[in-house]
Amino acid sequence: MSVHEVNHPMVKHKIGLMREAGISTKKFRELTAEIASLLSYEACRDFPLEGKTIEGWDGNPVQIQQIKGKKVTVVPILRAGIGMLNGVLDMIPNAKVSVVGLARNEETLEAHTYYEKFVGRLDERLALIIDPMLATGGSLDATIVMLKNNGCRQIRVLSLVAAPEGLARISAAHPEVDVYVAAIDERLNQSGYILPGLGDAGDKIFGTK
Ligand SMILES: O=P(O)(O)OC[C@H]1O[C@H](OP(=O)(O)OP(=O)(O)O)[C@H](O)[C@@H]1O
Ligand SMILES: O=c1cc[nH]c(=O)[nH]1
Ligand SMILES: [Mg+2]
Repeated sequence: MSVHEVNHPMVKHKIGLMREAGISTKKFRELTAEIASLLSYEACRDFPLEGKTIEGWDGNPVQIQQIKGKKVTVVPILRAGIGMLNGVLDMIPNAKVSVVGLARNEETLEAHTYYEKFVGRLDERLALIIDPMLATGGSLDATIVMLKNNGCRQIRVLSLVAAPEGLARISAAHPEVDVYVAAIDERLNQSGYILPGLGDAGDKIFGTK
């Protein structure tokens, strides 16, 4: 696995704003979507281009470049991944969306799957899994396994904040998966929350606390 910590100043600035205690639901949501756009921009950096001739504004032919038939499915992990979805679709408007529902058991920290709906032809698509938080890595591990079991061979992950513990787990289990993050934080606390982290991203995006 390679981990790409995106060190662009805009990403660092925005993730810093998200750490503020008492941030509003509106602001947290906006920043989640904005960073998701910037992470997807990075994650698509190697997409192949092809040349095409079109008619330009003055009636003359002009050579342009366009992305060469890359099929993408974006895979939000419910709930919190939904907060990143519009930001990613702003960058990749033609992407199909597959959805997985997972909830972490607060005591065991194990991920429980309650929903999955994948688009067709996963073997031909690049999957971009989106979830703001990569903590123990249990939710992400389960999602990657589901995608692989459904034929997907190319998987990338976009997360706002990752813990070293979760990155190590994914690296060991899925060495071919690339992870793009806005920040790699220090560690997990005893309850499995990332420090310094963002707190409970799902609750902050949905306003449930
Ligand atoms: O790496 P892990 O230890 O699995 O933890 C990370 C997961 O926990 C959070 O979701 P949560 O289960 O709280 O669900 P929610 O999005 O519905 O709030 C988060 O959005 C990740 O999916
Ligand atoms: O820090 C964490 C860990 C898991 N889920 C969250 O929302 N935040
Ligand atoms: Mg949550």
